[in-house]
Amino acid sequence: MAQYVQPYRSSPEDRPRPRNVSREEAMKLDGYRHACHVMLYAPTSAKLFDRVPIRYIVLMMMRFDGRLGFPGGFVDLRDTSLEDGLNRELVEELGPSFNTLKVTEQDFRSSQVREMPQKAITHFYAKELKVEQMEAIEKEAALAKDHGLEVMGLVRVPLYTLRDGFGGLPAFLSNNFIGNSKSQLLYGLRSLRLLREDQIQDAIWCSQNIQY
Ligand SMILES: O=c1[nH]cnc2c1ncn2[C@@H]1O[C@H](COP(=O)(O)OP(=O)(O)O)[C@@H](O)[C@H]1O
Repeated sequence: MAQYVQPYRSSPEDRPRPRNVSREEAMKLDGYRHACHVMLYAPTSAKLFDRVPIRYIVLMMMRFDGRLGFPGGFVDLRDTSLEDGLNRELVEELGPSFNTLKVTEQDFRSSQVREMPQKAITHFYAKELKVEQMEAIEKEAALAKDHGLEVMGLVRVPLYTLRDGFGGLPAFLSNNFIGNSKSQLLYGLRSLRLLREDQIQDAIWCSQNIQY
């Protein structure tokens, strides 16, 4: 009689964590796929309810699989560079602005290697825009090739925490994120000093300990 074997399901804590590598090291590794994603951000003086500073518009997207992530995708290094491949993905996901408004090597921030579910290296970029450029991208994205297919819509990340202690960034962080995009978001906010370290730590703590 065939025996039922309980499938092995590792808990998130058991799974090997992605590790940071330099861009040079990442480019020398064999047998890994490369994916590039970008955090677009723009400083703003706008205030929510005329009182809560928005500070920065930071763009993520709702993906086809119901998870949040950054615009971008896999890049085939046999026929393109990291940045050309990324810009090509951005044209499909966000629209033709990225034929001219290109993400460049100067916008590169970090690379991480992961072994599961498949061997891949994720390269993270961040690019500062002006509010008007950001608004133009948001309008254009509804007409982009992938809109309503791979991209369900763009979302702005709330960087504030409301008086209830959960609304805003903590609630946003309790969403489901693809791959290491949540750690990329926190790394971006931290390294670009869009938020202070204590604000980031508070938001992470509240996202894990408070639910409304
Ligand atoms: O925002 C992100 N940050 C980091 N990794 C991501 C992000 N979005 C997707 N990924 C990972 O990158 C790889 C490429 O996925 P994606 O859906 O972006 O590209 P594709 O459209 O070329 O398939 C997948 O392994 C996915 O888990």
